[in-house]
Amino acid sequence: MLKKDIEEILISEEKIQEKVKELGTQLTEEYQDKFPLAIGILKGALPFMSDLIKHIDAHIELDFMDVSSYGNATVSSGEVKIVKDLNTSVEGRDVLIIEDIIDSGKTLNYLVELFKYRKAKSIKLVTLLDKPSGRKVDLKADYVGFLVPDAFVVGYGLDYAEKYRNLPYIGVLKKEIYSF
Ligand SMILES: O=P(O)(O)OC[C@H]1O[C@H](OP(=O)(O)OP(=O)(O)O)[C@H](O)[C@@H]1O
Ligand code: HPA
Ligand SMILES: [Mg+2]
Repeated sequence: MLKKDIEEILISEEKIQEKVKELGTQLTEEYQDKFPLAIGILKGALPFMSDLIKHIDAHIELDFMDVSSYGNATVSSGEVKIVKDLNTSVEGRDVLIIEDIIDSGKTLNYLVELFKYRKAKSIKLVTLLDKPSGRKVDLKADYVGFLVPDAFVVGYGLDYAEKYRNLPYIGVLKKEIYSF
């Protein structure tokens, strides 16, 4: 049972699914007459992306980038490592970056600068979660699902040391799991 490691469920499976539909409707409008490249940032964005795209009623192309800066820690190393780059060129494309969480903002800041350098036509950010208290660089998403408090959250793609990504809800991990 994974639930025994969870202090508190912050966002239930139902609330997540409701919000994902809402975001999908907004993105349907945004991209009605365009053909954006929707880029999922692995691994965390996988469940959110998979659910979200089913609610975008417009043509979209998918690609993935695997970047990592947390490793097994609960604070960002500050160094964004590209584990896998895109297969598609972003030059001249409308880009939609799909993320699970913005915390320090360093990951997205790095990616936005990279896609600007690679000459994307437009760049929009959608994130399921935003943790404003963690912010180290000035960065705002265009579409945000939920604000989360200053706690290390897991589930629905978010991990601690590669675990808990498969929980269907967002929860706060018990302190004893990561402080020893
Ligand atoms: O705003 P930041 O402080 O940069 O944090 C957010 C990023 O950190 C997590 O990724 P992580 O590096 O843990 O890789 P993962 O998605 O494979 O877990 C998360 O999925 C975001 O990409
Ligand atoms: N939980 C899991 N992964 C994360 C978090 C978090 O709160 N912030 C940045 N990456
Ligand atoms: Mg992680």
